Amino acid sequence: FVATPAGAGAVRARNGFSTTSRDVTSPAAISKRGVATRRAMSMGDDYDYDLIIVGCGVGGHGAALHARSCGLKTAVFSGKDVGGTCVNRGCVPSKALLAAAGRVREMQDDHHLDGMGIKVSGVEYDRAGVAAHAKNLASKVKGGLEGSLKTLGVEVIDATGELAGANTIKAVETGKTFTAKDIILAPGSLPFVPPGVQADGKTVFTSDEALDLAFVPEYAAIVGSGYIGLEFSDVYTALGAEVTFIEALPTLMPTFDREIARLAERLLIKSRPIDYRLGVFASEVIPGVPGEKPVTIKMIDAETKEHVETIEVDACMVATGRVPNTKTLGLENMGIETNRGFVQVDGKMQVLNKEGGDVVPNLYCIGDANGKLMLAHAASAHGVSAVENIMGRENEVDHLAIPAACFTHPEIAMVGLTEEQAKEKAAEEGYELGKASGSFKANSKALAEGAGDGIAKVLFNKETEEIVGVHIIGLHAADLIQECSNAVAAGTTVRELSMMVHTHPTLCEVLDEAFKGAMGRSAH
Ligand SMILES: Cc1cc2nc3c(=O)[nH]c(=O)nc-3n(C[C@H](O)[C@H](O)[C@H](O)COP(=O)(O)OP(=O)(O)OC[C@H]3O[C@@H](n4cnc5c(N)ncnc54)[C@H](O)[C@@H]3O)c2cc1C
Ligand SMILES: NC(=O)c1ccc[n+]([C@@H]2O[C@H](COP(=O)([O-])OP(=O)(O)OC[C@H]3O[C@@H](n4cnc5c(N)ncnc54)[C@H](O)[C@@H]3O)[C@@H](O)[C@H]2O)c1
Repeated sequence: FVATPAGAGAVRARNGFSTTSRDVTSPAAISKRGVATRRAMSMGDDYDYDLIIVGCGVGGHGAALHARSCGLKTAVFSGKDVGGTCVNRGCVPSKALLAAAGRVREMQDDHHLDGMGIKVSGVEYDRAGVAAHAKNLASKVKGGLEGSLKTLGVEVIDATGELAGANTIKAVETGKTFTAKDIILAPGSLPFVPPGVQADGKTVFTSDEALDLAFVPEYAAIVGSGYIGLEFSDVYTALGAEVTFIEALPTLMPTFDREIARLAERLLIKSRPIDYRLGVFASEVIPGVPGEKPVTIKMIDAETKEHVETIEVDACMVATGRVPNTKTLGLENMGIETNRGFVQVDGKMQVLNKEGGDVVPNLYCIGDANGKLMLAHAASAHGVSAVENIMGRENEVDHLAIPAACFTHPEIAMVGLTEEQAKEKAAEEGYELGKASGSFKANSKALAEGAGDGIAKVLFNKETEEIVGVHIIGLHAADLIQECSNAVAAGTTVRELSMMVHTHPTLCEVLDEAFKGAMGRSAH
């Protein structure tokens, strides 16, 4: 982060968000400051709100909560979908399915359990029960979000918002307009369905429908081997399905660090009933009828476009990325041009009228819709950052410090550059790249859990000892990465990390081994 807070009571967090030194979150404090701020801000301005947010996913919700803690009179257009993708159709229900499926996989793994002296016979699951777990969790989390908005005094307008001019949002359903000094657009994204794929939502579907787990196909094709494809292959195979990946690029998991992807292929693909086709597009997908007619998938070579194969499966999940949900935002009413639908923003999340163009005053865009990084916590960080800028405290999100995780069993997590990107950067900038690893198979806690598969790899600049990237595959990698993400954000060097004490026996010691190894020391 580049945080340069200005104003009374503000303290500079080292490379982090600026915070204030007083309690800023109590409703009483908010309401008092709200009145004061509104008075200060409304001199000469006559708006309904200080801030209107369009979209109430994690981005919009995060922005709204931070805005209230800064005393802004805030309204959010929810589109009747509080929680958005993450809570209703994304992170939350998918992690519930992964948790349940992970238990099933573990309890079916006789070899693993035998090693711990445990015998389990006949593990069964109830598909409807697993599906209900995901649905109930999503609705519980959504309720929590709604409660927090109410408690903090955010006005929720249950309508679709459209830009109707500077400082003005129209409720599409009623035509009523609302004004605000600042506006944050947070409309999120939608699944991308490639041309030729006929998604009927039943046998050919995206994650939106897959999360309902209406049935577990015996044989499923998953188009796309990114985050969603990988996580669903983990769920489906644990619940008894066979999977074929169809990936357009020449490698599986093309966006992941190559070494980690190769290990992931061994742990998550080759040891399971999964096969794959690489370098091919699913050019035509025709839905079937469950139990009667199979789904037909035609594949063409990604380069020559020649037909290579046709397969028949019980279901086809389309996980080929997501597109910004910006078509109906009314951007054209303000002459704003997008790049393939992504709203262009500068580092402060301010909307630009076109790629490389001018800032549109008092208009911000956060989360999936700006295309910077399609992750829930990134959307929320964007929201907080935009509000900081609105408050006059200059702030930029450092995307290289934002961690990401894929919640397979075991998990994959990363922060910063892949080894391939890091090598390129080191060559460009003329420094030597350091690399050190820690192993789960040398870790007491991992071995106690019978989970010795995996590594943690730390990439660093040998001269400055700054961390350039960290990649982990192994038990609880998603939790382990946070230490590294904090280190990148705070500028902690690998030498400093190697001197910090890690609890024994914990999985954190896998990283301790890598940090110490980077300094030529042994952790054992
Ligand atoms: C299956 C799946 C699993 C995922 N798992 C993870 C994960 O584990 N970790 C992670 O970090 N990320 C995960 N993601 C990604 C994460 O869900 C998104 O990055 C995140 O939801 C983006 O937040 P957002 O606020 O930008 O948009 P969204 O969550 O999409 O919210 C936007 C909201 O705005 C509403 N809206 C749109 N237009 C308007 C309008 N004109 N007026 C009013 N409302 C409007 C939408 O209906 C929606 O409610 C996952 C995504 C999927 C699909
Ligand atoms: N755990 C998490 O953080 C998590 C989980 C799920 C989703 N997400 C987010 O949601 C977004 C969408 O996830 P996703 O997995 O759909 O996208 P993705 O971009 O991660 O992967 C899409 C994959 O589909 C392939 N592809 C694209 N078009 C194709 C075609 N026509 N035929 C065959 N293959 C094709 C791409 O090469 C790529 O490998 C991601 O940006 C991700 O950040 C995050």
